Amino acid sequence: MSSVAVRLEGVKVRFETVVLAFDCTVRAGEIVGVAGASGSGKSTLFNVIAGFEAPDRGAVRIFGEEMAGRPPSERPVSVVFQENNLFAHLDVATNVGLGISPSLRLRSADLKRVDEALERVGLVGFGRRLPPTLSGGERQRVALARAVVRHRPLLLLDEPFAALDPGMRAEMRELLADLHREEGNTILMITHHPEDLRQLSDSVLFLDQGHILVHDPLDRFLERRDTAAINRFLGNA
Ligand SMILES: Nc1ncnc2c1ncn2[C@@H]1O[C@H](COP(=O)(O)OP(=O)(O)OP(=O)(O)O)[C@@H](O)[C@H]1O
Repeated sequence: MSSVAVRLEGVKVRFETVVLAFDCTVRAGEIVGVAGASGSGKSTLFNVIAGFEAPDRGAVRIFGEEMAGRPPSERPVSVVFQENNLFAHLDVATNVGLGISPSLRLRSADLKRVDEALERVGLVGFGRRLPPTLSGGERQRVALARAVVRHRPLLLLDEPFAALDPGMRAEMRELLADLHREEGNTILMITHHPEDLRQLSDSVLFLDQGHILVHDPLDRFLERRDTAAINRFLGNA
């Protein structure tokens, strides 16, 4: 497999009032924190990689393959959104099963994979529960299980811990680190919390006003004092 997970070259996305421009290279196997002020372009970056947004220009390559014209379901990508998008009327096991087959045609081997995924996120015995009966942290674990069960090599996490209290955030970070160790996948994770970066990420993509301002190894990023937007994010005086 290519040692580069994601390469964006000359990518431009034009909305009515703004143009966003992305160039970056993400190495396979890294956890990359994606940060930047509200409206800086983080979700659009994810939408371009996952295939929900077609760029007006430029090339999106994932593991060396050009993605133009490929729908989201045919990309080697799983996405976990901030609102975990679980179906409230379907039980936990069924929600996870949707990660394998959107039409829920699940064979017995698939049901075993669902059970294994629930076990890996610490939700043994939760299969028959409905999402509204779960805590916020448990619901995010279900969303993570639904992504994990797909075994796609690129995982995009859009503020996966946003609704969680600090204790839960720490627990979820540990879970994510364990899953990453087991899967050896590449993870891009949007976060507004410097602590998430410190604890998890190998490098940081920092966006500002629709473009990638820096892509630094974690240590270099944390030492930066040269940019107002990054100082604000890191809480530097
Ligand atoms: N469908 C759209 N139509 C028009 N403008 C859009 C659309 N999607 C995003 N934008 C604009 O593109 C810019 C980047 O938005 P984006 O949602 O990617 O930012 P973000 O960094 O994810 O923000 P947040 O942290 O608030 O989620 C914003 O100015 C936004 O208004």
